[in-house]
Amino acid sequence: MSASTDQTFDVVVIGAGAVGENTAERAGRTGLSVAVVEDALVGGECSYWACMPSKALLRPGAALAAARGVPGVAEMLTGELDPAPVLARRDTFTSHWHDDSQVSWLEGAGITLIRGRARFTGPRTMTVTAPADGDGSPLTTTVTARHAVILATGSTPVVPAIDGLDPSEVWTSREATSVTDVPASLAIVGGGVVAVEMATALTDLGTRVTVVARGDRLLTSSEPFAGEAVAAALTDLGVDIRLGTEVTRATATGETGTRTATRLHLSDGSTVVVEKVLVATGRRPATTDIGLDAVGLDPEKPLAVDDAMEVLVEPDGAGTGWLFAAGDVTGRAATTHQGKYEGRVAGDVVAARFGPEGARGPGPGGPDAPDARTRERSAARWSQFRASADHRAVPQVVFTRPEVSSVGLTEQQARDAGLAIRTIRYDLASVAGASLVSDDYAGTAQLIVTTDTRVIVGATFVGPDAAELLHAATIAVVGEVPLDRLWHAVPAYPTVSEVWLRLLEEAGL
Ligand SMILES: Cc1cc2nc3c(=O)[nH]c(=O)nc-3n(C[C@H](O)[C@H](O)[C@H](O)COP(=O)(O)OP(=O)(O)OC[C@H]3O[C@@H](n4cnc5c(N)ncnc54)[C@H](O)[C@@H]3O)c2cc1C
Ligand SMILES: NC(=O)c1ccc[n+]([C@@H]2O[C@H](COP(=O)([O-])OP(=O)(O)OC[C@H]3O[C@@H](n4cnc5c(N)ncnc54)[C@H](O)[C@@H]3O)[C@@H](O)[C@H]2O)c1
Repeated sequence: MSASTDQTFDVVVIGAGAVGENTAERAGRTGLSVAVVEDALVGGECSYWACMPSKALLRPGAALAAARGVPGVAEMLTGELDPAPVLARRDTFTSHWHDDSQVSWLEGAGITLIRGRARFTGPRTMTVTAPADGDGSPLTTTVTARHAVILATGSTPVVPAIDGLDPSEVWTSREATSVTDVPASLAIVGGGVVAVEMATALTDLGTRVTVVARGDRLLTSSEPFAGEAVAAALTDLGVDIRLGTEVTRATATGETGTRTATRLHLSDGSTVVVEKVLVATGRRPATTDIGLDAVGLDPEKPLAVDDAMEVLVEPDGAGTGWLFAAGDVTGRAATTHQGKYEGRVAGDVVAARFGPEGARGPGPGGPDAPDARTRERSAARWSQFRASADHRAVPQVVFTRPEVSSVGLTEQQARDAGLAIRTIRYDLASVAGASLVSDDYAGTAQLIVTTDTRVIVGATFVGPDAAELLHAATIAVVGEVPLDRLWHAVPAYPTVSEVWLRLLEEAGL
């Protein structure tokens, strides 16, 4: 469904990424009319240039490594990964960069899709500019929200200026995840999540990869042992990792065979010649170029939101009363799952606050429970109307080999927060279930436990399929489950999850 004339809806969501889609669906649950404005593909970054294609590129290498660790199977594996079917499978996960199925989903959910770029002209009102059909001028319409606007505009890559490097020539994660012509060599600038995942994926495809990271380790937001394990594994794969190093300038080297090449000059005096340069130096919330100044907000400053995901107006921090935000644009946590969680909260709050009196709305509660508006008005921390997990219970998985999964605080973050903690670690390879998975299984599990309340405030797992160990830890952190009670959650034998028993024994139980 698309709109071509000026229109008014109860709620307008700007951005139809994973977060905007979820938000819009929840906002409509008390009967409000909802439109979502999208400038590009419905489904956003995650579906086409981030989570899905990157994980599709990483999965074959992980499957191959897993099989290589099992005698009887390993002997059957005589070749290398074939890039063509890997890329073809990736293309199916991105629906060949077509959004028809996601548009159908929006239609099925009763949400109006307006194609074009939104820009505020005042509170609750925006222009939406769509590219012209044929050779006409762009089509601009006015879209107004009766009650609320929810920003879900995502984030954009930060590309630092490097002398001699044309920003239009470098790869960002978009070009890396949608690669068709696999480069012979690639330099990745940055040592964060995109850098390590793409270093793994491109190495699997046959590219010679150099990582140039200015930090003294990779994955600086994670526990040090995680970044060290990933660096060691990448080095074993043949990746050249330069830590504590920056690119000072770049020069073109002309042709190498049929392909152009760039020479990067590094701060340690060395140089590296590569076919492509991937800049993976972080992302910034997409707040510029949407007319925030027209509604009294500074587009250059991070949005301030409360736990109801309502945008606050600095300096006094009062709520706008009509503007909400969720996902990458908030700068709170840049992952799809956490953004969708924020979107569910924002959508539920909007549905409750602006829906008709007496509407039940989404959420638990029997037929006698108060209506959504009453429940939202008295909402406390950990209610469905407050994004409480954003503060100390955010999970993330880095899909490298080994995988890194974590939730909550790192040891350093817990100490900085003034918590009295102890750190408990266990070697995953010593768990019977892990040794069955693979002969060369290696990994580490770590819990951060408070010494007074004896609850888990942080957990990190490093190892094959560490992603699947994470949710148990997330439940323990969110539920603030004391160790003495966790003792009764008995892991099945022989699974990798038996590490939970070992960790609790290490904790003194
Ligand atoms: C390479 C890579 C891999 C990743 N892998 C994972 C992963 O495995 N797991 C995970 O959880 N997270 C992952 N992430 C993070 C994840 O992609 C983001 O957190 C997620 O996409 C954010 O969703 P969003 O809806 O907030 O923003 P987006 O997906 O960016 O969607 C925002 C949408 O808003 C639209 N828009 C913006 N401005 C306007 C406007 N003015 N008018 C109209 N439309 C507009 C954009 O076109 C876009 O479609 C990865 C990120 C990268 C870069
Ligand atoms: N599996 C996942 O959940 C997943 C995967 C990929 C990306 N993401 C999300 O996408 C976002 C972007 O990822 P990212 O890796 O680009 O960011 P990041 O913040 O994880 O890492 C950025 C890296 O770039 C370095 N850096 C920053 N500025 C630099 C500069 N001027 N010169 C050299 N190095 C510089 C930093 O030191 C850091 O190592 C992250 O927030 C991440 O959570 C998530």
